[in-house]
Amino acid sequence: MAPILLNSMATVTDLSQSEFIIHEPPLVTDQVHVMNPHLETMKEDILYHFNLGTNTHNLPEMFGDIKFVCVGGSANRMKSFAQFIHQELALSGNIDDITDICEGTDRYSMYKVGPILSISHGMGVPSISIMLHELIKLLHHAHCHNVVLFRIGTSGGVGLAPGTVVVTDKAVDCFFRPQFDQVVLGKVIIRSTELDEGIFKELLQCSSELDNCPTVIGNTMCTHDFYEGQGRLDGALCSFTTEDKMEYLRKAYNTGVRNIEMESTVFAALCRACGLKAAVVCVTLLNRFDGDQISTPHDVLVEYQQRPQVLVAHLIKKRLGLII
Ligand SMILES: O=P(O)(O)O[C@@H]1C[C@H](O)[C@@H](CO)O1
Ligand SMILES: O=c1cc[nH]c(=O)[nH]1
Repeated sequence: MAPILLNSMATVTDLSQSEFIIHEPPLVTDQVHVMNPHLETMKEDILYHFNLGTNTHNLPEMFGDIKFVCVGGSANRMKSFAQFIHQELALSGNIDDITDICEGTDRYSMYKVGPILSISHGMGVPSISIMLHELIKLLHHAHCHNVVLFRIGTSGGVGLAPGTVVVTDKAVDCFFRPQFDQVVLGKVIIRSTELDEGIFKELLQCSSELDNCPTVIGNTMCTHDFYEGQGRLDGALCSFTTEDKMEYLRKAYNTGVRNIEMESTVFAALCRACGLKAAVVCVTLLNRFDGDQISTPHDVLVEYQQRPQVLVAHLIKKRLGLII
């Protein structure tokens, strides 16, 4: 069967027409596009994994001023980022008073600092995907506009010195395709993972204004596993040789891949499909051509993890007019 195009006007019944559906996003506007007609018919929307809801919380009052959302795997990192950005923006109040908005659940942590939301997403595509569905609905219910999302994460480098920050040009799957395949009702919806060129160029400019923040633009490969899926030789299972691994990494490098992580494709695809501008900024913890184990001392890893935070904070401060 031929693929069909699914755009913002399509209804779910269109899925019966094809095995493969290529998703066409709405034009990027200042609005958050939730492309789900069922939402309008619901009396209440419970954002279960955030422990928030439209009838229990005044979402426009709580979140209506949000302009930047920063997400990353670890709850501690996202709390540290909230405290860091609070200091960077020189806001009043004590950083110890920044509390977890999602404290009623331990699925995700969420902190709000001025117009910035900092949220953890756990590891891997399913975890970040659930968080993003609820986040995008939250932004919609709160009537937010002109919001930019950043993933600030860690990754394995491909041919880069450890500690290099990679700002993603295209998020690619393990076949090096710039797409995210979502299975819906037993059929595959293919969504583009292209990111906003303006933001990644702005991030590169910001990096040139910072010390100790080596940054490159490159493709980021998203896998569904840290071990076999990323061609590691040190998992509990391994069915390939060192040469097989090196050949795959060389192939990845030659297609433009500079780092490997586990969330970028669905992050890019969902943001794009909902008309949201987004960027992926991940530091490399090791060079995968040199090994698989992450043996760098803890204090060095902590400093590496701060680099994407410093870079994104710099862009936010510039956009808020706090630095020229
Ligand atoms: O945001 P983080 O640092 O969690 O991203 C990467 C990808 C996986 O979630 C995890 C694997 O260690 O790190
Ligand atoms: O090698 C790495 C390091 C961090 N995160 C990954 O997904 N892979």
